[in-house]
Amino acid sequence: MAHTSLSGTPVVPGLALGPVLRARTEVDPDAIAAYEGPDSAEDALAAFDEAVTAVAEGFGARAGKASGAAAEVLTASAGLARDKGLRSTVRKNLNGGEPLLKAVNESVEFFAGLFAQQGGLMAERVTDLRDINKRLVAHLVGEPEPGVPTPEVASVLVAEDLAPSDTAGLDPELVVALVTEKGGSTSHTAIIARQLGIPCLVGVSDALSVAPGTRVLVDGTAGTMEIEPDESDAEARVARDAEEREALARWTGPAATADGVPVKLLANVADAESARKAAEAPVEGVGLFRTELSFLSTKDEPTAEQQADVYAGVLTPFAAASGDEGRYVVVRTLDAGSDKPIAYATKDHEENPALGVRGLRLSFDNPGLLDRQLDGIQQAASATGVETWVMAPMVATVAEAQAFAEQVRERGLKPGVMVEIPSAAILAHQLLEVVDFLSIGTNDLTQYTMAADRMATDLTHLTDAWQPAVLHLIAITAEAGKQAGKPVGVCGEAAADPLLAPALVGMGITSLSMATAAVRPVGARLGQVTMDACEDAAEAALAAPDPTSAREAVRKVLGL
Ligand SMILES: C=C(OP(=O)(O)O)C(=O)O
Repeated sequence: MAHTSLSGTPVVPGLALGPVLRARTEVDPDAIAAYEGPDSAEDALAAFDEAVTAVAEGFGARAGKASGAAAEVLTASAGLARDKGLRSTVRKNLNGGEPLLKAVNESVEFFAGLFAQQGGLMAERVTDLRDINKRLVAHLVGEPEPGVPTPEVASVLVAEDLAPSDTAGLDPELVVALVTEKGGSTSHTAIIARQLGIPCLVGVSDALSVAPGTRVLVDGTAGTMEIEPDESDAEARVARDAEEREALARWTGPAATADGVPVKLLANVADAESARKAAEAPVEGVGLFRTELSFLSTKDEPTAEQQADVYAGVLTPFAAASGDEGRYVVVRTLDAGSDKPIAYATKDHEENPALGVRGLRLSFDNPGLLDRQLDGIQQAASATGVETWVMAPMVATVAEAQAFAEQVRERGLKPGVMVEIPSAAILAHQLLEVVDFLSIGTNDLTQYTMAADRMATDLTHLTDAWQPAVLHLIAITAEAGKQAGKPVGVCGEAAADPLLAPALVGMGITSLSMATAAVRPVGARLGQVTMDACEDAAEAALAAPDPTSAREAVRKVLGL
């Protein structure tokens, strides 16, 4: 073995030790070669239908045993397997004389091509489709479905990439860490690992060169996988880490540095259900309500009144807790387009949708869209009495920010904009002359700064918010906030990183908004470090030439 340690992008912190476990990714090729299939197209379609039922029921059964994101992923896969479009393409291919396995493969590839062309979230579904294909083939040829075998001892699952159905429903007692060669920080693997609370690395090239059964130590903070580490040293490190993680889970807030500088910790929510959960966590409000997620499958634009009902569902849990002074909810207007197509808003057939008419830009030739949404937000705010801030996504110029701010102020609400395009970071001080707050969307800011699709599985070294160029843009924005005396938050995935959080606070960031599950580790970490140490961490991160040395430098400064 050439390496003693491999590295990649850390997505879920924590240490775990165990033997490498490999997912069974392929169906036995001999069984496929020996398969003859039914003679008539009619019988072949019946065999296909039977396989679909078996695969979908398999997903459904596992969804029944899982919860949260895992259950959603499995239910979505069951729906995709039963897709009518897929069936009719298979039928067409069979009627055209193709043998069954070829008809299924070609139909799946046809849809995979369509999804890949759409990019973003749709492209992520290509993995799901191919996973479904393998499972269908396994049923047809009478082989077991591919997937993760149940290990006998706690193991580290290593794979090229994992299908959602592989990761959903994993038992965290038996699979103690996830390592993939591909997959970004927003991949299914990362989302499920976060939910299970198990350390996870993505983008570890050569991970598959480590033989199954080899003992490895995964460090989800440093981003390393040590091969055959010293056992007693590794065990002691894992035990210490487990104690620290337990202490983190007991953190109750509100957040402040060790010397008492307050930092607002807020939640990112998608709907009333996630808002209810967030309101029970130690957060001081919502820093990002992604309104577009409520309308992903809505065909016609909802009226302002219908929208008000949806928004009130998210605001209400924070009204119930209104005794907690200073709680507020930041509603983001529709960030439709690109990876989040909304039937009634998004432009079709754009050459390059990530750089196209998305977010606030949709209102340029359809101003009523924004008007009606702002009316709905205003109605929900006044019905619930919750302090409501409103921000626009994809703002590139000061004029855009100014026009937006006027419309929000007319409705008695507090206006802000997201900083996710480098131009907005560079002009942060001018933006703050026209709006009341800024919120940095590090996911898109990284994508646009590094010119790297945030979903691209081969570019994870670039789609990393620790890239020095991204950190510098965050620092420029935070500094503008300090000078203007106005709040500047971070609401992208970077806010959920307990190592980066102190550096962000040291730059002058005043709030961090994240998935509710990430709040305690971040809050606890901030409580362990002084503001001086945060400032030193910021300086060290900004001076580093690349993400790996930036992480190392911050760890050193913070004594971690
Ligand atoms: C928070 C962000 O927005 P999105 O919903 O696109 O992830 C971001 O880009 O960091």
